[in-house]
Amino acid sequence: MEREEVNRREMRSFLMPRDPSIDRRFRPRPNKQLRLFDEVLVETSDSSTDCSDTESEYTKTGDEGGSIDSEIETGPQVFLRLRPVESPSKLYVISDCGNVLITSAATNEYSSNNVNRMEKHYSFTNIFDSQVGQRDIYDKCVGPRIIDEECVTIMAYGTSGSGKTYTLLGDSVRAGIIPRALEHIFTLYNKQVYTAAKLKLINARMVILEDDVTIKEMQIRRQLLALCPDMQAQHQRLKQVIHGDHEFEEKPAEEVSVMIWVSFVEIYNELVYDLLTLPPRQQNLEARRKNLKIVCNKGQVFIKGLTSIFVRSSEEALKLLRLGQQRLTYASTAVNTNSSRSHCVFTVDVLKYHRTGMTTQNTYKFCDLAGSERVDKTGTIGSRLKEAQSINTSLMVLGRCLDAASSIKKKANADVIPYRDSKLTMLLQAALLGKERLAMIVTVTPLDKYYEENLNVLSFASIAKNILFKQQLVKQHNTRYSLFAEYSQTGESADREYISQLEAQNISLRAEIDRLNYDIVLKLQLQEEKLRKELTDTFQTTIHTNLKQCEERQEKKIAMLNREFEAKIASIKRKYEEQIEDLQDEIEELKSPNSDIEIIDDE
Ligand SMILES: Nc1ncnc2c1ncn2[C@@H]1O[C@H](COP(=O)(O)OP(=O)(O)OP(=O)(O)O)[C@@H](O)[C@H]1O
Repeated sequence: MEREEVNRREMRSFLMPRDPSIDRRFRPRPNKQLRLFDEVLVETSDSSTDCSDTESEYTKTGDEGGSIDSEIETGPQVFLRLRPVESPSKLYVISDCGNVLITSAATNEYSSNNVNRMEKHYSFTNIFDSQVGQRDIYDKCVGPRIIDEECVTIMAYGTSGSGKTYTLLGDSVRAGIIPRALEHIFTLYNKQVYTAAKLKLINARMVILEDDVTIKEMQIRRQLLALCPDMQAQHQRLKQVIHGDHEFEEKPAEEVSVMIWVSFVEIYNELVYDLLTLPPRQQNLEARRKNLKIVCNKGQVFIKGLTSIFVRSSEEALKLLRLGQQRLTYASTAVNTNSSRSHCVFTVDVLKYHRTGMTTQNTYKFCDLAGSERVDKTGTIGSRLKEAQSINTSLMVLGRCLDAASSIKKKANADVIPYRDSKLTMLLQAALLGKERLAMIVTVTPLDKYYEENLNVLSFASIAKNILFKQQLVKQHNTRYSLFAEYSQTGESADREYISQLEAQNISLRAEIDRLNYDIVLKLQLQEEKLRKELTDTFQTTIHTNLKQCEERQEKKIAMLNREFEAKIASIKRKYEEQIEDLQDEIEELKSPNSDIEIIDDE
């Protein structure tokens, strides 16, 4: 019976159209390894005829954890989420088996070419219809990765306004997958979370930090957290909702210390920006966004100079996420009033120090891709147009990378994955090369008017679904750090003692700084007083001297005026005395007899 079923499946149906986005030459063929095939048939039974004819249809769908084939298991998981809309279109139908989306547009109205009018079948790991809530999305897409402690890159991909940001972040009540993952991680490692930043990834290398660097890291963290919006009440509410939805389990206290770091970057117009930088110290200086470089060194990818912040609770991580979000580039487009105009990647690094001296690392990357969009529909002009073009270009490169990865196993001289062609693909290359798990959540708004755009998105997703990767890799560093080991081996009490030592040291350093500050202020005050006194004395002496000189000059002037006056009086006096004398002489003359007779002798 089973053999018959196999034969039926091997004869490929020509009634079922293939995805046109897949090159005929590299189109996936049914897997000849019947053992795998048999196993899947047991699972999928009759409904298998409904599903897509791509190779991925033979993988185990739905629940994780099956042990079919390690290669197939490490292929990307591609989930489809349909956004709730008032009147869903009839052009999109979910198959009976639940993981195939069937699209068809019989009329010209919604599709510009014949190929798009054909019925198409797109297969997914899972399809979430509009009724499925955030809890189930998390449980299917992310939860298992965190429980299994695997590195994973989770990408939200879809048209503008289809719910990518909603899926990743959620809102104040319906938490998205990032807040849930943070809560899950901190619950899982509750007993192992280490409270001091002793281990850090620097340029993709695990480094043990010196005490002074640890103190500096703790200061940066404090300063940045002080800038974050207060979220205590909101976080408590979210936490309640999340713990109500899931039963996260704690890992037993092992001989391991866990340090968690977060970073947040934005790729805007092909430039990489750090979203968790400290503002400049001088308040009047405007924070300038620095474009960071992505470096690839011996197969390790990292962003040079990216701020990574040590977090001790999910609330702190969430606060930093919100802070970064406030710095993201949003704009209003015709499709979404609050549309992300950039790709952003929020990374959570879980660094573990095992008492044996070995360190391991789990990285969870949450990637919110900017909406793929048709320039004419989103009303894009000017800078919006440039953004849209850059978004579309990077998404196209991502598509090319996925395509190359999907064909790489099938071609003898396999394509080189062109991940260097865009910043986004460079950053996500670990997932694109199969070194880390890749999960893609494709969001679609099931409306007639988005039919063609949705077909593009679905074709893109189907390429991703066809990738097969080598065995998954969890990064492990085998370096033994004797200092840390020695210190760690003494257990929790030693940790606490060390932390209190650091805190005491910190307090005494702060007291010393305060004392020095006080001394300086006091010295300055004394100097100022002395200077003031000196200045006052100098001014007083000068004023006094000036006054004296002035008085002397005045006195001299008065004396001179007096002398002039006296001389003048004396001359006037002399003049009048002379006049008086003359007059007296005249009077004397007049008084003498015959004085007025003048004898004139004619003879
Ligand atoms: N599954 C859903 N349930 C409820 N509301 C949703 C859902 N998906 C999206 N929305 C709502 O739709 C709106 C647009 O969603 P969102 O901002 O997440 O889109 P996007 O895909 O990130 O868009 P863009 O690429 O333009 O940034 C938001 O108001 C969001 O709350």
